[in-house]
Amino acid sequence: MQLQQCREKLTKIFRAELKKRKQNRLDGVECRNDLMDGLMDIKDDEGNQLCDEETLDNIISLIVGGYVSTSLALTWAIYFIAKSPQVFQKLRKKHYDLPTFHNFRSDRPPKMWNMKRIPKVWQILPWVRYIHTNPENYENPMCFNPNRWNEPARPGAFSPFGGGIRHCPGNMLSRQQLALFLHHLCAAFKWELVNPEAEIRYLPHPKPTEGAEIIFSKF
Ligand code: HEM
Repeated sequence: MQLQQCREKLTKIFRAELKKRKQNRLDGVECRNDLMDGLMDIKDDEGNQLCDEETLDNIISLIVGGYVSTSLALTWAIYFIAKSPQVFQKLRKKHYDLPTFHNFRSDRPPKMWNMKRIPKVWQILPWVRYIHTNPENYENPMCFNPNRWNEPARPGAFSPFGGGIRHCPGNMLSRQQLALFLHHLCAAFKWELVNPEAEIRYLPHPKPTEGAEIIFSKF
């Protein structure tokens, strides 16, 4: 119910903006060239364009897909860095070239799981956590060890953004956001967990059960 209300609230905001943009176009006001303008302009091979509902749905799915995922990834990164002083010191000392969109664009897409023929009637649920926590893929998989990424993961053993044609379209954006945020956070702040032993609640997304209350202080 709350979700439905949030959706309606968001749709109302973007519907008003869409109406304004359409009027701006009629009045010859310059486009902003952002996501909404892009969706308003997009055409398929036959020249068909998105209707208003499709434009709004696309914007809302990007907001929904991009909000909890990146914020939770950040929560866990901050949580585990707080518990690993040596990782924190390494992040502060090491000089990194800050990622740019261009750096990430040049990354190769991940190689997906091996192709297998699946009977038509089967329903498939890929269990990505199993792949990521399988000791056959990673030594001591439950240990927070960023050094393991000094070597690329085995093909098919790392799929946080899914794969194939439904591969997460926000993956480059979120990786850039995470890297920039963590870089600036480590450079300027130190932090301490209020409840370092919080249990994990896995569904619908893995979260610390008690939240992750943290005290930040400036260097
Ligand atoms: C750490 C951050 C993120 C993670 C771990 C993540 C993970 C995923 C995964 C596993 C999928 C399903 C892929 C599949 O079905 O194979 C997905 C889909 C999707 N993600 Fe992300 N995502 C993240 C950030 C974002 C961001 C920032 C956006 C948008 C700005 C976004 C938008 C979407 C959308 C729209 C889909 C559906 C794609 C489709 O069905 O074609 N995600 N994401």
